[in-house]
Amino acid sequence: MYHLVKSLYLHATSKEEYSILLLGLDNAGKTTLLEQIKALFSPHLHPKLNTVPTVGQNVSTVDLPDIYLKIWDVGGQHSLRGLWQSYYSSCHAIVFVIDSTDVGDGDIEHLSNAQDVVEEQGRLDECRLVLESILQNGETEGVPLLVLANKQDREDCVEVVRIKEGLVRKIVEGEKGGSVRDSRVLPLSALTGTGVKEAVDWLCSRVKWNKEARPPALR
Ligand SMILES: Nc1nc2c(ncn2[C@@H]2O[C@H](COP(=O)(O)OP(=O)(O)OP(=O)(O)O)[C@@H](O)[C@H]2O)c(=O)[nH]1
Ligand SMILES: [Mg+2]
Repeated sequence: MYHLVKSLYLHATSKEEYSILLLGLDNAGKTTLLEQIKALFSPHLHPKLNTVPTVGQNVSTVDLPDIYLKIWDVGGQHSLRGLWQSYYSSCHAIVFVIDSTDVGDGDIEHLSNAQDVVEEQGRLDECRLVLESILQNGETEGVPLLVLANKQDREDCVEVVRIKEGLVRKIVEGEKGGSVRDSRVLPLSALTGTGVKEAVDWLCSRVKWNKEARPPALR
């Protein structure tokens, strides 16, 4: 009886908390995005946009009307990527942030071994390898994936549709069991804030849809 009353009380007074993991190469814009998400839901807060490379992690909990989002922003430098997998089993969604000005034409089919072509392709191949390794890890199986084509405010950016068709679709479709993962590619300018709300809306709906597979914490 005590346990029943306690669980009813907890349900009446608690909110579900979902963990969101921000990943991507260094300089992609993860910390800038976290600052904008925090500012979007705390209007008195000014986003700190003069970021420095993250060594370790930043974490913030955003209080939405119906749920909490606990957002983990981890450093993207090569030497820090080994730490990412320790977050996989407890996250409810993964956001992969891409610098759309540093992926050449955005199509992995155009990757070649010729050095001049490699240089023109920016960090496209690095992006592909890193995203593939995230999706191939068994602990991320079935976890919703949001890919954000960031820095869309810059004139030299690759359009979101090219990143979607040339990079993300090819990786997600090539994934073992990829069809069971919910995924989406959206445009973003973390610097100006354009696209932040749409990204958060998508995440909220997908973590709730996937809650039987990955139940939230109650707080
Ligand atoms: N023009 C433009 N610049 C951006 C945007 N988002 C981030 N930046 C810039 O890109 C640089 C890196 O941004 P961060 O948010 O620190 O990148 P990060 O992904 O957290 O990098 P690590 O912590 O090293 O993994 C900064 O100079 C940002 O101002 C954007 O949407 N547009
Ligand atoms: Mg950072």
